[in-house]
Amino acid sequence: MTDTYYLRIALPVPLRRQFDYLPLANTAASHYKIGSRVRVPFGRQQLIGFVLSIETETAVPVDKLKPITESLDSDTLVSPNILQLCEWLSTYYHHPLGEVLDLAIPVLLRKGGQISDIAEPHWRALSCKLQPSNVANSSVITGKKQLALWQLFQQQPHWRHKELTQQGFAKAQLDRLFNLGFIEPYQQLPVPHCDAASQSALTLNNEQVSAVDKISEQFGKFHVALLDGITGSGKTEVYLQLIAKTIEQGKQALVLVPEIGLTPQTLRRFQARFDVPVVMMHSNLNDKERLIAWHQCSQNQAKILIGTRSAIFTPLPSLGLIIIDEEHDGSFKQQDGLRYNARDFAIKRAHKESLPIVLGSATPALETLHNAYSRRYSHHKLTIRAGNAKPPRMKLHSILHQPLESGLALPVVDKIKQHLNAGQQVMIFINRRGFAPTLACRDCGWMAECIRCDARMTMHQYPPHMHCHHCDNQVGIPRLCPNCNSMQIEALGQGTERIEENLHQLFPGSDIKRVDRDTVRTKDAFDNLFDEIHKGEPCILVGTQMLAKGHHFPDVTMVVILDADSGLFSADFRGMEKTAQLILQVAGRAGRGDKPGEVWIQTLYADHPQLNLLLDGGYHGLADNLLQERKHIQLPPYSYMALLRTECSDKHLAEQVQNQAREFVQSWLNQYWQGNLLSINETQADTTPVTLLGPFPAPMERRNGRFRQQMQIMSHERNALHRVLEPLVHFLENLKGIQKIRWNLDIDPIDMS
Ligand SMILES: Nc1ncnc2c1ncn2[C@@H]1O[C@H](COP(=O)(O)OP(=O)(O)OP(=O)(O)O)[C@@H](O)[C@H]1O
Ligand SMILES: [Zn+2]
Repeated sequence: MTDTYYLRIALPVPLRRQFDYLPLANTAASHYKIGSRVRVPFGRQQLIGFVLSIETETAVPVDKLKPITESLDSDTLVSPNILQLCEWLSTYYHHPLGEVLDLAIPVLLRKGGQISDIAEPHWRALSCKLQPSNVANSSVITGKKQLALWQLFQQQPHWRHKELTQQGFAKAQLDRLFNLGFIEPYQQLPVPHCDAASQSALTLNNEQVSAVDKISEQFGKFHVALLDGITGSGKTEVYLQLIAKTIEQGKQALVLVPEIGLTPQTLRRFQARFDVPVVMMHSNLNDKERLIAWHQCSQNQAKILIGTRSAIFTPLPSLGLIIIDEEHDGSFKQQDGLRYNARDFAIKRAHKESLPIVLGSATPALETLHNAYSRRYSHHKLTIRAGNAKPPRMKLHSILHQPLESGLALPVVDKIKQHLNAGQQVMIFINRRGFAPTLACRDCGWMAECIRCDARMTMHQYPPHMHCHHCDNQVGIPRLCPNCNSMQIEALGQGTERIEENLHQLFPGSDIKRVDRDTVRTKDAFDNLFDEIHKGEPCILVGTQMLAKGHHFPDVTMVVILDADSGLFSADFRGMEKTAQLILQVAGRAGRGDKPGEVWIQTLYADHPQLNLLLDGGYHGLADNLLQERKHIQLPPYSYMALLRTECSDKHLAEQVQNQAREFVQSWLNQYWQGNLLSINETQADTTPVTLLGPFPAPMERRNGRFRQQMQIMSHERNALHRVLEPLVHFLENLKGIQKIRWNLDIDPIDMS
């Protein structure tokens, strides 16, 4: 084709539009594949973008068009499938497509790297030299080491360079065999590692059988299944057996887990079960490892991918099943940039690729339960614990007017002693790291506050410093009150460090392990600690939610929850839902082995109706109550919400932009809604389709030196909401002076702070 054509390109810039470029001189249009990368001049920079289409017309005056600088891929990099899903994300989250596509590929490719960059040096024996007659010729090889090396090649003609050096062979020895013409070097992309399966499937109980059977009937078509199983009910075993069926059909499976749910134990459990390559993708991988995993999935070499949030973008050409473990977990929602929810996106992907998706949880999100109740999702319940384990006994323990010893009620201390004496493990949960959440002056009432946030500084002792957990600001611990020079300054309240210190005094000689972000900084530290706990020696574990999620510690028989109250009166409408989920997840760590477990929840509000409902009626009892409440006040899942956030060091500006946004939405609604253009349902034509709440200061108004404002935009019709948001985003993007502030639009927000 010699006719003029243009390349329409998505660029990773915060502008919600595409850009037209000229191709390189003398290249045919067929040279450019949709979804391939090109490097282009953009202002004074060079950016990498994605070819979206080849156009014969452009709205840009031709003399203004620039040619691309280079074409980076000779073939499609982002498959049509993933490209369309990214387009959906871009529309649904009102986020620039170029930035979405950028997220969809590994960092190294984003920076312009090539798959071939991950090729590794290998050596192979030349076949003529392997002929039996020539093997005898190996007398030209001198030296023991040299001979040993050649013998390796006789056993197996291909070797990774790294494997050979790990076995103690030097580059010089390889070079010598090369010079003799026995071997030659070559580059090859790494193939995934795979051992033979060492564990067989467990015999399922009736509930598990029913879930596996019913869900596998849905293979090959779009279907959402909620696997609603209490903690320790064997949800993972159900996943494993569904995956086994998927693999039998020659398909791939994708398992998404929460940020801290991907432990080596999980990986080992999967690897031990299957004969096929299992790869992992999580934030601890370096860029190269990520690209390797991505490549192996895209080539259908890896059959099972276990990953955190962003693994949902991975190309899997024969994907047959998606599993979202702990689907209620907040870490599936990205909290900056493209604020997508990987669970919701996964459902979209399953729909597009016509395959079943399983959402598993002991405490499903209210949105998910609502969808199951209204039969959009199938609902599979596991109501008993697998194996011999029984659900733990749970008890609310009032600490109102009760003496506490180092933050623990006296009967709790006695109970802990009993469990330790019986050789068992005890877990104490407090969702606050550091020594104490407040440092205060007894004489004048001064409290240590962050200079950049509306928040108190947390006191830490290891090492000693004051730390703002919101902006990371750190300062020394004052010796005197900065306000009145009094020496009577005191740490108030408890964090994990202080509890740990107190426990040493209360239980001298006991093994006490603290588990929080300060003690477990590296993945290795985490792994070592888990191996320690799994030895089963009696100990007390004190920790934050790092301890809570999904772990299987069979020797923990008692769990104590210290600060359940902090979530009871949250300003966030999801506060109670999140509190209940956390309590049950933590409680679920007790009694998972053969010995029964008990859970003590210390509270000042032992007659709090919803806490009691949770204990008496279980998660579903409470969830039904919360759903009724949400229905009554028309909050999600009974309405759809977007949150417009603005922040600026100038308080007035953050507020002003919100007011302009509000005015814009109102006048837009007046103009279009009353003209009935938005009407989805005639009978609703005179009710406002979209309501605005705010702008208000955010619950923490000042954070990291910026004032924060927010406005809730809600509707009963998802479409109506999005039809308003689209012009709103356009309006904001073009608003004069908008560069002076930061703003974002959060669709289906889950963090309202
Ligand atoms: N059918 C079964 N028979 C015997 N043991 C089983 C069976 N299913 C699962 N188990 C065992 O029960 C324990 C708990 O199972 P699993 O970890 O799968 O539970 P879970 O529902 O995923 O728990 P959680 O939500 O608390 O993480 C594991 O040790 C597992 O091997
Ligand atoms: Zn701060």
